[in-house]
This record gives sequence, structure tokens and C-alpha cells, in this order.
Amino acid sequence: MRHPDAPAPGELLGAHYGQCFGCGGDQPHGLHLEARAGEGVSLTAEFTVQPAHQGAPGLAHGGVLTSALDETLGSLNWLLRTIAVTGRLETDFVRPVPVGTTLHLEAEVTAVAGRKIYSTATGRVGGPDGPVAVRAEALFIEVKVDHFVDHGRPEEIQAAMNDPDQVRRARAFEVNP
Ligand SMILES: CCCCCCCCCCCCCCCC(=O)SCCNC(=O)CCNC(=O)[C@H](O)C(C)(C)COP(=O)(O)OP(=O)(O)OC[C@H]1O[C@@H](n2cnc3c(N)ncnc32)[C@H](O)[C@@H]1OP(=O)(O)O
Repeated sequence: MRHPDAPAPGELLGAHYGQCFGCGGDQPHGLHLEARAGEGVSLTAEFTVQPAHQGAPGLAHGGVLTSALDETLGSLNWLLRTIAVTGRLETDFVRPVPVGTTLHLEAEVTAVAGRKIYSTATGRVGGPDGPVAVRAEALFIEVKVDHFVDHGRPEEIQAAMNDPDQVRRARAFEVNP
């Protein structure tokens, strides 16, 4: 399943889009999640809960934690070199996550069937081997670049197509043997 041209284990994966809420470096409101390739079709990522991410006082909002899991699972696309979007995402919230906590995430693809990519992720607190705070199971569906061109707001699509860095990133996903 791992694409032969996938980033090597240990390599930082970078952002798939600068304005992405999950991983974009140019997105001031974002999570700034950084993912690193693992062995096989797996990866690790880290995200530190900021005061802007609160639900209850001093605690992370569940939807923000789900976004971090979604982004981590979506980053597996880099290893498959496939463009895919989240079709289904189920999250278990196991422990509350205080502001200031670094969530240590790991994700892996468990099966691929046609356009369907099944994956799982966990988020641990206190270190990469700490207790599980959140976990998720997901189904991503493979799409073509047209999915974004057809449905995205024209302003952002045009800006993305005029940005050589973005075009290079999108192409990296579309070169499939
Ligand atoms: C210039 C621009 C550059 C851009 C460069 C971009 C770079 C790369 C960006 C990546 C970005 C990632 C970002 C983070 C991850 C998100 O957050 S993605 C955003 C959230 N997700 C979405 O917006 C997806 C919205 N949903 C959809 O568009 C459509 O429902 C989908 C997912 C494309 C599927 O529609 P479809 O293509 O018509 O496929 P469909 O035949 O319905 O389903 C295919 C199969 O999946 C199954 N399925 C579909 N949905 C479900 C479901 N919810 N539950 C169970 N089964 C399902 C179907 O039953 C079917 O199964 P089979 O019959 O084949 O066994």
C-alpha cells in the first residue's frame, strides 16, 4: 500500500495547503499540526492545545480534538500518494485534555478497498507512550483534483492554481503508477 515514492520514515510531511485549518503554516487560526512519516502506512503528529481551542474552561473543545485526528488521518494521503477526503470519522473521547497539553498522535491505514481507505488514529497525553485521550476510526474516499476545483469557492481555487508551490503539492498526489 505504501507508495514507492512516499516520504521516508522520519521525514516531516509538510502542509498540503498553506491555509488549511489543520496543518497550514499561513493559517493564523489553525492547529499547526506537524506530521512525520512512520514505517509502512503510518505516521506520527503533534499538536499543542492553545487557549483558543477551549470548550469548557481550561479544556480542549472536542470538535478541535476531532479536527486534529481528522488532519492526522488525512496526512496518510502523503504515504499513499492519493488525494482523499473524509467520508466518515468516529471519535472516542477517553480523557479530558487541558489547555497547554501536547497531544501525541499516531495514525495508520488499516485497509484499502477500491476508492475507500480505512484508517485509525490515537492521541496520547504526557508523551508518545502516555495514556490515550482520544481515538478515531475513519473512512476516507479517494477523489480527483476536480473535487476541489468543482466545489471550492472560486477565489481560493484561483489563488491556489496561481501558486506554484500549491500546484506542485497537488501534483505530488496525482502521480500514481
Ligand atoms: C488546485 C487545487 C489543489 C487542491 C489540492 C488538495 C490537496 C489534498 C487535500 C486533502 C484535504 C484533506 C483535508 C483533511 C480531511 C478533510 O477534512 S476533507 C473535508 C471533509 N470531507 C468532505 O468534505 C467530503 C464531502 N463528501 C463528498 O464530497 C462525497 O460524499 C465523497 C466523499 C467524495 C463521496 O462521494 P462519491 O465520490 O460520489 O462516492 P460514493 O459513490 O458516494 O462513495 C464511494 C464509496 O464510499 C462509500 N461511502 C461514502 N461516504 C460514506 C460514509 N460517510 N460512510 C460509509 N461509506 C461511505 C460509499 O458507500 C461507496 O462505497 P462502495 O459502493 O464503493 O462500496
